[in-house]
Amino acid sequence: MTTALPSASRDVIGALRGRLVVSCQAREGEPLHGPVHMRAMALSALAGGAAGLRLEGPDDIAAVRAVTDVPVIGLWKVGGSAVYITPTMAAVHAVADAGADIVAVDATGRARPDGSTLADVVLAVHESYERLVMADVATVEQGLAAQAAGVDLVGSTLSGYTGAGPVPLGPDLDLVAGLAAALTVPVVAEGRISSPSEAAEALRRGATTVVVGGAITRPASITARFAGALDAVRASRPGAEPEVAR
Ligand SMILES: CC(=O)N[C@H](C=O)[C@@H](O)[C@H](O)[C@H](O)COP(=O)(O)O
Repeated sequence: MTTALPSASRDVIGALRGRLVVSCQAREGEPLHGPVHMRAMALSALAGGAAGLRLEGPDDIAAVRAVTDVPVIGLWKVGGSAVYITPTMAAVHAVADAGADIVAVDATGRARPDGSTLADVVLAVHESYERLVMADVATVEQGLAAQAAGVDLVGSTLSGYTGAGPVPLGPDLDLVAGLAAALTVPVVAEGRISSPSEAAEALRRGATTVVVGGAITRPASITARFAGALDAVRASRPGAEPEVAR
């Protein structure tokens, strides 16, 4: 069942321009997993001034769609492939049917498990739903290819997650600036933005909107940062006990 207002009737990108989107996601096995918790998290983010939400999975999207009309970027992490962000046409339809205004998909150019292309995604989302497509990329070249395929927004979401090396600590603001310089479609800064000053810098470097996830909505990781800071002080004290695994 489609519960969203059709995007065609309102200016979704205009509503996000220069403003914050909060990504509310909790994996299976995490204490906050599930639509009841994610709806509460989303409402908390809106109470704090978020202009939009990024939500994972049809259940969470539908639960939040039922309580707010703010723009929702939806995705579905499904399947066992390296391409896991809304990787099939079935997932695209499920996300749109659940009420997302913007359907986010992997747009790294890697093969989608069902053989569909980014152009197929764009056609389905535009023609069948009159909604928008966000391309999650890792490079400027991927952003240019996604723009050529007809997407409506391009995000830096997958920078640092497609290579063999470790995931960098900070956000890829150089990619944000590179995308903003190269593309005509709006650029979304997303991925490892962990402070208000980094979010503001992303905007200064050309992002149209900024998505922040874990730094706001993952209490376990936030707690670990604080606990780790105290651990470091304790470990530096003379006569400190060796750290035990927790
Ligand atoms: C790479 C990938 O799968 N990113 C996902 C995309 O939806 C989410 O796991 C991230 O939380 C989201 O992009 C926001 O980023 P951060 O939580 O770093 O602010």
